[in-house]
Amino acid sequence: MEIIESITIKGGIDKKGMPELLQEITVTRGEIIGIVGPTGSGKSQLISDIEQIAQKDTSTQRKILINEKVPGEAERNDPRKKMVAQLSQNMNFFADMAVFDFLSLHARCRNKTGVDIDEIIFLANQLTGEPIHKTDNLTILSGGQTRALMVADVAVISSSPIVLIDEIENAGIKKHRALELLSGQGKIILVVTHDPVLALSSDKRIIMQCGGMRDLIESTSQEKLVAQQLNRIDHEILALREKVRQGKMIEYIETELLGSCFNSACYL
Ligand SMILES: Nc1ncnc2c1ncn2[C@@H]1O[C@H](COP(=O)(O)OP(=O)(O)OP(=O)(O)O)[C@@H](O)[C@H]1O
Repeated sequence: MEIIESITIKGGIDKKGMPELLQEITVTRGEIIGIVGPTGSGKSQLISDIEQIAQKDTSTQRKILINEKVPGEAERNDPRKKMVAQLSQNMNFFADMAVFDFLSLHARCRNKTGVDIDEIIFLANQLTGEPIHKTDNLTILSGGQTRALMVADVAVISSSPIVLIDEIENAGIKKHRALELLSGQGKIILVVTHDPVLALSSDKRIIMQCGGMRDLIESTSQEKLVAQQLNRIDHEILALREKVRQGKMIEYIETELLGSCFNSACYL
């Protein structure tokens, strides 16, 4: 398969039939692009246009180019050439098999020889507070474990160069680390989010309004700093959530951490 260096979204029309204010955006390998905007502003529709590699054949009339060219029929429709992987917090595994067996089977299906399955489970365990064991059955995994395993699976086994993520904020995983893991594999990542940790961690964010792409904002270094601080708070909440789930009592909270975050945020 040709290496995908970039995807280009050519703007179409918004919900009122007016041309989109942002008429073109190109995303390159390793870049993380956030998609933000109020409810109903067209975030999921944009993801859907990319997933379908729309060619002015959806309600938005957008056109998606791959490596600056119109992709052929095979690229759009052949499941073996699947260019786009999608992750959302509602996805679940339905196969009744052990984690190790599933990952081995998926690697074989994707013709990935020499993949270290234990390494994938290790990566997934970096994203979730509850350890995943290779003998665990997929159907007994919690929501957080499921999403963590999907991210590691997409990062290492799936050869799809474009990853679309639709609202994983409540997935119960280390979201920031998940993005790092995916972008580190040279994938193009577009993430729909209402969550400032994810929005400010992205390189740029598309602002949606009334079904159209309104603007493209590049994250500033100050915003990246805020994202790091929010990320630390996020990890703290994840750890607390885990303790509560395990029936433990909470004796203290890292107030110093939270205090320093809020204080330095005041300077901005
Ligand atoms: N440019 C457009 N032209 C026509 N219909 C559109 C356009 N953009 C979005 N829509 C439609 O508007 C509705 C809301 O869009 P969408 O679900 O993408 O919003 P959203 O921002 O993801 O909302 P939420 O945050 O609630 O998930 C959908 O039915 C979608 O198909």
